[in-house]
Amino acid sequence: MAGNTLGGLFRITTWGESHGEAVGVVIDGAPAGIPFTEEHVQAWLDRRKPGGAKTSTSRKEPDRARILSGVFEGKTTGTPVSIMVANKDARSSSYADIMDLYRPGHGDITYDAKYGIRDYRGGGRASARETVGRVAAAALAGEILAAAGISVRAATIELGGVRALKRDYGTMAENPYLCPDAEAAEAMDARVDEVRRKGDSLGGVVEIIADGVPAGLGEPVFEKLDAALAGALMGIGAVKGVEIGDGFEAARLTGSENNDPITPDGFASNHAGGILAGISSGAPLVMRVAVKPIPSITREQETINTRGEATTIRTRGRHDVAAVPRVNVVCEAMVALVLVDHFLRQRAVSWNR
Ligand SMILES: Cc1cc2nc3c(=O)[nH]c(=O)nc-3n(C[C@H](O)[C@H](O)[C@H](O)COP(=O)(O)O)c2cc1C
Ligand SMILES: C=C(O[C@@H]1CC(C(=O)O)=C[C@@H](OP(=O)(O)O)[C@H]1O)C(=O)O
Repeated sequence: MAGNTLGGLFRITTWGESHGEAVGVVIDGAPAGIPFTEEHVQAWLDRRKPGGAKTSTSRKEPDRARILSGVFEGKTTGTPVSIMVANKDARSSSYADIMDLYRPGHGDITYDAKYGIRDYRGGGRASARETVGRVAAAALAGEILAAAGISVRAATIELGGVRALKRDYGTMAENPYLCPDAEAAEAMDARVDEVRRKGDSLGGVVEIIADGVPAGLGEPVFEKLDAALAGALMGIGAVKGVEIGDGFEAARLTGSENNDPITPDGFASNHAGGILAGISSGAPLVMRVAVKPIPSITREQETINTRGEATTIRTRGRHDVAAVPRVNVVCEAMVALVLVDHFLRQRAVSWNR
């Protein structure tokens, strides 16, 4: 496998580069008869596209979805669904002055090491522009999950070291950072201003919760649900850490503190984050991802050119100051794609569920 594919039964392959003609996805294995239109895709893409919070890149992409195959009269036909989004505002000339320099923190140097050839215009496949395809596919996954009563949501719980202390999910959409703590969102805004003025960037933490996940999803042993989710989330650019449930904090607890007591009414707590032995327990799935600061910054940094000579770089172009909160819907997408795959697999595994 060339690494552009995710999933077993519900399988996606994304394609395209940030400064190529278009980006998109082919979805294979979606059941026939699911109501699905370009409007469904657009609702997801609009949450990912540049704009919104002041952390966002100023690149202006309308991100209009076109479904090219696999849908007839508003329903999936069971054949591959192909979705395309044209790149409209690449402006490749802004990369001309750094074409033979490696940006610290980005994939320029490793792509060259691997392939020996690199399209220097934009981030190529390593650009978050590629996530258009994943998010478009999640629109279809989301329709299947919604019909099964499963929902996924992501919240910004930390940005630039500012932590959300509250989880008022009702207020989340009222601030551009998608933070469930209005006071923290204001502090995040001030932190973004401060760092942006210095030509620098920020990282953050996103919490993802999946509700309504039935017990029984996940495959022994290498495709444990937690392994699949961690792999999918780690597959997002700039994600450097994934936690399930209490994650690293669990290592500091005793067994009696960490075990979730089982009662006739269900689990009394959820330190496990909804997964036991790689199989969903019926409790909500709780995940957190650590997102590193955006590598392309205007501050001067040490680097080398493609001949290995020492030099310095300032990356101009149009870049996000933080991947948060645009990455939030990408996290939701990755979780939805893993869940729909395991949901469909489970229907083949057990007649009893
Ligand atoms: C939503 C999102 C937006 C991003 N925007 C930018 C950006 O504008 N400029 C940039 O240099 N990196 C950006 N990144 C990060 C790079 O894509 C990422 O750092 C790069 O692919 C290298 O991969 P790694 O950080 O996983 O090692 C973004 C990532 C995400 C998820
Ligand atoms: C255009 C988008 O974000 C881009 C993500 C990105 C990166 O390196 O990840 C770098 C910038 O684009 P380029 O590839 O032109 O350098 C961002 O503008 C998008 O997400 O749609």
